[in-house]
Amino acid sequence: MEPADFEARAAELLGAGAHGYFAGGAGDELTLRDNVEAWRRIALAPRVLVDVSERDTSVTVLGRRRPHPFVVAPMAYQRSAHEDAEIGTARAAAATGSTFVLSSQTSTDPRAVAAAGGAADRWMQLYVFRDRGLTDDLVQAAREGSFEALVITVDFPFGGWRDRDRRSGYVVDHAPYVQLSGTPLTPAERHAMHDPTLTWDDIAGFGEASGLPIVLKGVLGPADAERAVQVGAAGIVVSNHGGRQLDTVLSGAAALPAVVDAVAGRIDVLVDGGVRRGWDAAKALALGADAVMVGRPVLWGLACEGSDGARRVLEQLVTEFDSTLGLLGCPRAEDLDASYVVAPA
Ligand SMILES: Cc1cc2nc3c(=O)[nH]c(=O)nc-3n(C[C@H](O)[C@H](O)[C@H](O)COP(=O)(O)O)c2cc1C
Ligand SMILES: CCCCC(=O)C(=O)O
Repeated sequence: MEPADFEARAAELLGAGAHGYFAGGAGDELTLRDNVEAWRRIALAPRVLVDVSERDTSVTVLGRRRPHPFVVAPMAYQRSAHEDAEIGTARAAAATGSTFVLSSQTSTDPRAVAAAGGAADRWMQLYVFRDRGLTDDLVQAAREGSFEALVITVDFPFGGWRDRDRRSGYVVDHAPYVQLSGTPLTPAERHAMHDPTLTWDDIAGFGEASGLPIVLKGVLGPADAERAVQVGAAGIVVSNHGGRQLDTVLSGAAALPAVVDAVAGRIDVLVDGGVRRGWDAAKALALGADAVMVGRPVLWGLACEGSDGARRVLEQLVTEFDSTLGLLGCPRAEDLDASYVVAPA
């Protein structure tokens, strides 16, 4: 099976509830679809007669050189996709030099993920729960497990209006690491764990408590990007949460240029949502992103072939990205700029 076939095959392999949870978005799923389409609408503008015999796909994010710009997005409940779960995905990331982000809603103890991942790059995604004991434990696990950064997700005061989950009532079919009651959680219970009182005033405290750089995930506008700089974040992820929170919000691709302008190089900018091909990542970097997160494609690989499938998805993205640099006449990823893309009129 080719990685391109994983999405359709995962739909057959997974139960309807789990598949709807993984694949679905908020409302009419307009933003979910637009996330993919927005990258496709941006045209690449190549240069010719450039020596592209050697290419350099590496980028610098949070002060560290990384072999390519792909970061595995935090995704909850990976055991519902495959028994390899988060350890499988973390190993796939390590094998491909991708930074791995562990969801707060992990199915696997973060300390076990850290032990399995060895020296590979990993970040901890933090949800601030009403239960601060759970939240503090995740921060502690991040410190103990050599996680390099805390990715605080800021677009989830509570869960979005997700028709697929409302219809299926999907109850996660394993015990996630954080849970309130020891019993499986319905969508409404899961969504209500989050602390909707979280504000900008709370962010710096997490940096102090953890001693880790903070990345704010879920920023879509320049004013919030400026505030992220002011509260001391080391980076932001321009993201609409894979179209899962508020339907009809703008795509990461559309939001990126204004955010990059506002940030003006002071902190790192990542983007996610709908990145499906290596050339999508090249477009993101051309528009000023330092790296991209990839979500569902990795899950489909995991669902079909466990850790190997997730690794094959990442390998293909990296290969496509490398080939894009060559065919675009821009052999160094860090030289990508707006002259290599034409945005839709
Ligand atoms: C099944 C699923 C679970 C997710 N869980 C989390 C999560 O726990 N924390 C988080 O910050 N984002 C979560 N996200 C959002 C992703 O990190 C990411 O923003 C999004 O999936 C990127 O879009 P893509 O799937 O189109 O690549 C989840 C996304 C999916 C599809
Ligand atoms: C309450 C589950 C949080 C996981 C998540 O972020 C998502 O499903 O989008």
